[in-house]
Amino acid sequence: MRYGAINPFFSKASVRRLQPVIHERVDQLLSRIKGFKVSGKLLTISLAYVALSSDVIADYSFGQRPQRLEQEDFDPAYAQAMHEQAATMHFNNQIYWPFRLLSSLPHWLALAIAPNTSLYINFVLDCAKSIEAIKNGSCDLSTKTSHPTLFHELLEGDVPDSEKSMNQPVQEAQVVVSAGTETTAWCLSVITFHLLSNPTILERLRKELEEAIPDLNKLVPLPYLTACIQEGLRLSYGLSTRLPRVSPVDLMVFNDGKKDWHIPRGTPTSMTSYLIHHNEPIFPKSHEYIPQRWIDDPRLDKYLISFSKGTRQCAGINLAYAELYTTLANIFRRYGGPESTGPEGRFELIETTKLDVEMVADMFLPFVKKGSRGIRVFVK
Ligand code: HEM
Repeated sequence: MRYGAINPFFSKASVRRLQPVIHERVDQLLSRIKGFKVSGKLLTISLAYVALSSDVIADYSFGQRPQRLEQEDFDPAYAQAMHEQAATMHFNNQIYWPFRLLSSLPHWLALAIAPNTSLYINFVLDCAKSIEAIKNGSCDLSTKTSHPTLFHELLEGDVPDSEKSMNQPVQEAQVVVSAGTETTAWCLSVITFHLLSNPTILERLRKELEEAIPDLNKLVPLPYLTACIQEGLRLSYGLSTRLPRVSPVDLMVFNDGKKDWHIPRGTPTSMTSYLIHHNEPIFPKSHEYIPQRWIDDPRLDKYLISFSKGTRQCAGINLAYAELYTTLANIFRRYGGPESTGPEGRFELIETTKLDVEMVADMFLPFVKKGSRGIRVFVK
């Protein structure tokens, strides 16, 4: 992943410029939620969040409008593809060639060999098509979007020709689109579940939002909204896998409070967010959703590693925060929970329990119990 090339696109200034893309999608989500209220049908809000984040990233990346938010069922196959991809990651991280071979075979043959990865293969092929469309000019961005797109810039912008070869952009598209989808959507789902399960927390947040909105510029410094998001990031982990770092030149010295550990150069070292986020001395009652801890102790910030840290931290962190703030503020400004009704109604969790948000397996992304049907609500 060429961080140098993609970082400017995800800087705070770029994200601010592209904020209308997020607002447009969040408005779409709100209108879908209204539709569920009218129809009285069950809303799997976790799927709606995947549709939201994938529509945002497709627009950012290719200027495309896949409109998953518009689809009646929010395109569950796409969410499934993201899971299939995650489930291959432990293997693919070590040996990638079998998957590359699979995705180069005719679709029917790949399906016959590895039926469990069919949706993932479709996803990779779609990324290749989107890149090809930009390359051969059949994706005329000027008619589709009013803003620059990431892959238009990478392919047509000021990047050396050697960096524009077909394979790299396809892989990058795959990484950016999947990195930008499930992580954000999962964090929104975890926060929604906990807010609807903790009426006192929800009401405090709603009060803060009521006083702040309609001035959306006030969103970012809102302390309780920020605390709710930090606590949601902590319990959704980002990537649950170990993220290795290697110091190529210098010996690393780590002090655990008792002694110095000397880690020779070239040694991969890794840690998972799960272990840090459930370190009880740092986060007491670590399995509970307690936003207040972030207000009581701002030094906790340094232990929040959902986006990882340092020069290789998540490239899309600013976009992720923009989506989290905008979505949660807009939804919970309008809708209440079990003990209150907002101006547009309230959500009621249906057949959804803590087991639907608790990680039971590290499959690169945090996986919950098998058979979970997501976070489901009635809109009343
Ligand atoms: C709550 C939302 C998100 C979380 C928690 C998250 C977390 C992470 C983490 C932990 C990494 C790995 C960093 C490392 O190797 O140390 C990562 C990488 C990355 N993220 Fe995010 N991310 C989120 C949203 C996004 C969004 C919206 C985008 C938008 C495009 C994005 C794009 C990327 C990219 C491009 C990488 C680099 C992948 C690579 O190096 O192969 N992320 N993210």
